[in-house]
Amino acid sequence: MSSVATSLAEPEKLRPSIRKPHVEVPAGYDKPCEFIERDSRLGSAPNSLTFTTVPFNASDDEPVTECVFFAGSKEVLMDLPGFPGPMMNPTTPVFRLAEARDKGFGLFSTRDLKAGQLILSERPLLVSARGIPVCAPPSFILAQRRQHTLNQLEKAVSFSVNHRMRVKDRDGFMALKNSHLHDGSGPVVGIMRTNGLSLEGLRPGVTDDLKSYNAVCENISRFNHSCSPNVDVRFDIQSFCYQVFAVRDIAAGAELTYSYVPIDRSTAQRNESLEPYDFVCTCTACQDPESDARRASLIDAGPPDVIKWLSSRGPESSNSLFDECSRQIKLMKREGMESTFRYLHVLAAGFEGCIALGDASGASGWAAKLWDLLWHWDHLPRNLYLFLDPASPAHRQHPLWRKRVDRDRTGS
Ligand SMILES: C[S@@+](CC[C@H](N)C(=O)[O-])C[C@H]1O[C@@H](n2cnc3c(N)ncnc32)[C@H](O)[C@@H]1O
Repeated sequence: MSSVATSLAEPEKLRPSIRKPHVEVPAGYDKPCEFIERDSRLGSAPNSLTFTTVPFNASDDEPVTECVFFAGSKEVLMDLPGFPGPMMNPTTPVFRLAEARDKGFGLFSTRDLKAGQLILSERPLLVSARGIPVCAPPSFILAQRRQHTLNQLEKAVSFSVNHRMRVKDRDGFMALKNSHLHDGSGPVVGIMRTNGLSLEGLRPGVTDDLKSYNAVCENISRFNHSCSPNVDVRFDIQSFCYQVFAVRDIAAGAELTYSYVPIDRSTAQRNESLEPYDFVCTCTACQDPESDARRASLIDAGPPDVIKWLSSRGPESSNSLFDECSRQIKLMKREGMESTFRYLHVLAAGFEGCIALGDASGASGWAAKLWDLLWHWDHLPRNLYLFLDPASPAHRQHPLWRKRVDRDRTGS
């Protein structure tokens, strides 16, 4: 499919809220977008939104993504050697779509799943800028600027959905939930804002989350939220797919959930962040009056400090690191927080502690736990797999090897 470009100025910020009513925008500023057909082999048009289909030369039976890109993003993909790489998927599906009572639809496991197991990979239906640059006269009040931006965004994204997307994909997209029915969002932007996953890394040098992209998927966008999620989602740029993994063992038939908001905050804070999705969370953590105190105690304690522990003295303090790791792991498992970086930090502390004690088999045990949760992450320590075998020389070559034992022995 060809690429299309339309010209731009600076983007308006669109903080999500469903409580902002539609505002009338004076006529005359609603400039029709002009879409210029471009050869799909060409990169972005300067100062323009680029409408393109990824992969750039997909066959008819290959999943594709319609993209509304800022200049530069298409080049990020064009510059990836071997792009797109193959999609990974379980040989038979391990989830199904079904009604999830008052939540609408949701996804459910069809078999027992192990922590770290791949549940699905999916190329998004749409990847779009979440706010686009518009020109508005100084006479516009803030609400009018916001509405004008939403109107222009609707035009751009619906061009992608209604005129470029494959019919089957468009049907899947338009069947998704829309919780932005009364905030000035058009129907396509409403669906995008309800179902969009944040997609970073396609705009070199841009760190502002609001200037990243929104990605909408046919299946992954059906995951309901939980503050104790049992899956995690990551984007694999090489295959241009989201990948979903179990973060703990999951029983057949259980609902698969991920978290729409950071889960190490209080119940009230989490529910405030969930406001754009138009529901109040009633998950186990939100209903447990003790949950906030448990989560707060983890935040207050911070992850176990291996460096501090290394400089402490005496055999009696040897166990203090592992006691703290066990305490925090117990709390996090109780709270269902295995998807957090905090949980990975604790596993890493246990691993390093064993290395510092010269305990290769203990270190391998922690490495295996980390491996389950990390093997799909880009920032996985490249050599972690070497530590899975207690007999591997990697343990002895680790810079912390026996550091704590030697300190206790020599007193230095
Ligand atoms: C991304 S969609 C998830 C799939 C959606 N349930 C469906 O039927 O397509 C987000 C919407 O699902 C519903 N939802 C998600 N998690 C929920 C939860 N924990 N409790 C109630 N509703 C939830 C809300 O209506 C929310 O706006």
